[in-house]
Amino acid sequence: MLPSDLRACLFDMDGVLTDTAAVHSAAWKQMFDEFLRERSARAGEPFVPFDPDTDYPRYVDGKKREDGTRSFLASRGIELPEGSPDDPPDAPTVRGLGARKNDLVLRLLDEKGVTVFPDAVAFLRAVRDRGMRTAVVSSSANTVQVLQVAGLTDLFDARVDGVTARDRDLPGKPAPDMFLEGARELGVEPARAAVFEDALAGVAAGRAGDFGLVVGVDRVGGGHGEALREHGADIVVDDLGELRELLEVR
Ligand SMILES: O=P(O)(O)OC[C@H]1O[C@@H](O)[C@H](O)[C@@H](O)[C@@H]1O
Repeated sequence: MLPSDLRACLFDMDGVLTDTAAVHSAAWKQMFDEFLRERSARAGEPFVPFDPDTDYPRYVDGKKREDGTRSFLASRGIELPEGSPDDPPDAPTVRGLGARKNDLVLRLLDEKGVTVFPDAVAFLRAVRDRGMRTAVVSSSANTVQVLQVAGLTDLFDARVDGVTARDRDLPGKPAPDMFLEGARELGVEPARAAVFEDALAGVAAGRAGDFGLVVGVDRVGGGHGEALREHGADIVVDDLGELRELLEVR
């Protein structure tokens, strides 16, 4: 499969199109640290904080909110009841912790706004000018709002996000289902679509879906590019502009 056979591009959002991965990471840290601190005080055990450099990419990044919550808790040997989707932020459940984290994300987005990566917008416009179809495939249930604030909504022919996944009962990344749904909505075979991802769970999803090209986007450095390759990226770039020639996009 040559890149010139590609007909569509499927983009993750947080950390690929918008500088919101850092917002999520900060919110996860604050929520988990509060939870862990209380728990260790009660048990009389040492408090080991959430590490944004290792815990975030390994257990949380790119996954649906409840999957990330469960996955990090499991790494600490903690199992909480699932709870229900409308659990309040103080409920000691997976859904309650997720609600607590989401309140923090919304507050941070409100305070800081959303920064768009200029290389991503230029690349999106270039592939669309070339006639390629585009979709955003994000685990975030806040995708619609973030795209709107960022002014990116009109650059996509399809959207599969945390809300879609919930409504259609799609397993989250690293399962390939959300990307496969995006390709299906665009009417393009996975082999003729490229996936753009900054998360380990995301490149693994692209690989599991047998997409024509899986592009790892490394905006953080420090060995993340190597990890993206190990989890399934065909190539890794730190700026989407590097790809314009490869994809014959002028
Ligand atoms: O909590 P939300 O907005 O539904 O987002 C879920 C996840 O969405 C992903 O895009 C992010 O990489 C994760 O960090 C985030 O936790």
